[in-house]
This record gives sequence, C-alpha cells and structure tokens, in this order.
Amino acid sequence: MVKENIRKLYNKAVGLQKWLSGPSNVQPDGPNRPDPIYSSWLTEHPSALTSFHALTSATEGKQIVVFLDYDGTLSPIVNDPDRAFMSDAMRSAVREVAKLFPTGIISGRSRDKVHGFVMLDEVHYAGSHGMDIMGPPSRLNSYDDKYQTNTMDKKGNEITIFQPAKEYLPTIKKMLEELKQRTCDIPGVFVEDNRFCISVHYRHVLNEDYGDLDEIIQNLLSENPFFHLTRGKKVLEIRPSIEWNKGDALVYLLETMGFSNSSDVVPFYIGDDNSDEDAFKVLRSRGQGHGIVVSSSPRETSASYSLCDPTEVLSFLLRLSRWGDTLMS
Ligand SMILES: O=P(O)(O)OC[C@H]1O[C@H](O[C@H]2O[C@H](CO)[C@@H](O)[C@H](O)[C@H]2O)[C@H](O)[C@@H](O)[C@@H]1O
Repeated sequence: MVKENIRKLYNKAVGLQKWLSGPSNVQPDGPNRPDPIYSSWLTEHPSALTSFHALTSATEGKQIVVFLDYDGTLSPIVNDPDRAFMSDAMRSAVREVAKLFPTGIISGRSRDKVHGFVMLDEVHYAGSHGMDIMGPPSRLNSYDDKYQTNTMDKKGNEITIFQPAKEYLPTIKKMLEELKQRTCDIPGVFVEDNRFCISVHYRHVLNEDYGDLDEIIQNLLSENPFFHLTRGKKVLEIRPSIEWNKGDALVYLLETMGFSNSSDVVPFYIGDDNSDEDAFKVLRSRGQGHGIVVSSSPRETSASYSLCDPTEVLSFLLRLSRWGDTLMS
C-alpha cells in the first residue's frame, strides 16, 4: 500500500514535470540546469557508465552475455523507420564486444531488416520481438520441434531457426494487406511489415486523424481475435497472442548458447522501449545479470541501470570491450 502510494506520487511528479516542460520529450538538463526528478531517478537507476566498475567487478569468473535492442539503442530514433541507420562507430563497437562475449540483438523489426542494418555475422539475431530467432545450433527438446529448424547459414555454419508464431504467418500477411488498404487514405501512416508482427507508425499522422486510425486497427483486431496490440514509440504493433516476448527470446538464446542452468552467466540487456521491459523483468525475476534502460527522462522500468541515449550506449560498449580485452591479455 505504502509502496503503491509512493509509486503514484512518483508518477504524478513525473507527469507534472512533463507538463511543465511542454509537449516534447524531457531532456536531461545540462550541468547548468540540474533536473531534480531525473537526478532522483538516477539514484534508483544509476548510469551504467558511472557504475561500470560495480557492474563488471561482480562478473569475475563468470561469463558475460550481451543482449542489445536495435532502435533507440544502437541507432537513434529518427522520423523515417527505413533510415534508422547505425553508425560505423557503433557497428565496430558491437563487433568488438561480440568478439569477446556472446552477443544477441533482439528487435521488434523483422530479423532480415535488423540484420540488414547491423550487418554483422558475429552476433545472433532475434526479430519480430523475439518471434523469429536465428541462434546457435540447438537440440533443445523443451521447445516444440515444429517451431525449431536446424539448418545452415550462408557461410555453411550450423544454425537453428526458432519461430514460435509460425502458423500465424498466412493470417499476418492478410492482415498486413488489409491494413495497408484500409489506412491508405490517412496521410502519414506507415505500415511496416515485421514478418511476425505489424508495426503501424503514426509519427506523421495529424492528431485529428488518429481516431480514424485507431478505429481501423480496433476493427481489424476484432475480426482477428487471436491478435493483440502493444505500443512503442509513436508506433502501434499488432502481434499474435502467443506467450512469447523479448524476455522469452533472451532465455531461449541463453539456453542455446549453453547457459541454461548456469549460475555463472551474467547477461546484460540494453534497450529503450516498452517491449524491452519484458527482458528486464526476466532478468529481475531470475536474479541474474543487469537490465540497462536507455532513457533521457525518468520512466517506470524494471531495469536496474540506465544510459541516456545511443551515444552513451556506444561509450558503454567501447568500455566493455576495452575491459574485456584486458581480461584476455
Ligand atoms: O525493438 P526495437 O529494435 O527497438 O524496434 C522497435 C520498433 O522500432 C522502430 O520504430 C521506432 O524507431 C523508428 C526509427 O527510429 C521511429 O521512426 C519509430 O517512431 C519508432 O517507433 C521500427 O520501425 C519498428 O518496426 C520496431 O518495432
């Protein structure tokens, strides 16, 4: 009860601060304008950069595994989803990290699209919010064989593809076409095919048209009751209602990497959006590793640490690889 009241007060304070600072995102204040609410949030979710020593010293003798979200984490949020490119510096930092620690990228994008942006063969990919995983070769029999295929990648390496929403693909394709057709008269809508889920971007939709878009989506969902809606940054996402999310993908990848029951593994998960909270929750409930939320304003999160933006993510990854290098030498 007391905890609940504190949470309500905290939310009110955050709401009040957002209202005072206008409609745009609250940015962390520079050194000249200390932001008390952000500072107080940082005491709960310390910067992974300033806490780097604490974060890594507890990993001695253990295997670090790195999980990364894509949009808003490895690339900045931009107006055009097709142009959310990753910088060469970020790519090289991820490559260096992946040489030292097993690394997976878990994105809401389709697996092919996120691979196309990242362009690294050193990492494992999970697209469609974890519903399309390309991981190490797996003989895991706790997962249904009908969703798991052992195959070879383009370079002849053994891999496993795990697609727990496989049977919904034909319906998703129909829904995608329906949505494109039904929203074509609403200026600014962008319907993105993420293979096992559909992203409906409304960043460029006028406020007065939003109601029409919402109605179209609600109608489509009532015609397809086995699907539900989740929300991200100016995006509505239609997903099959299976019990599978980024947190499950993290567990699956850990298992296929050979760390299923290991207490000697420390997973780091870095992400910025609502869907990443599923992974933070898994780490918290397993009492394992560290969730690191990318956010420049206070928000409710199950992550323990924070980074302000992708630039800080880059600094963190560079530091991690430098630190990892010293361990190897
Ligand atoms: O799980 P993620 O890798 O973070 O993907 C989540 C969604 O990210 C993309 O949309 C977001 O980023 C766009 C580019 O910066 C931005 O324009 C959009 O407003 C954001 O919502 C992506 O386009 C979606 O498909 C992903 O599901």
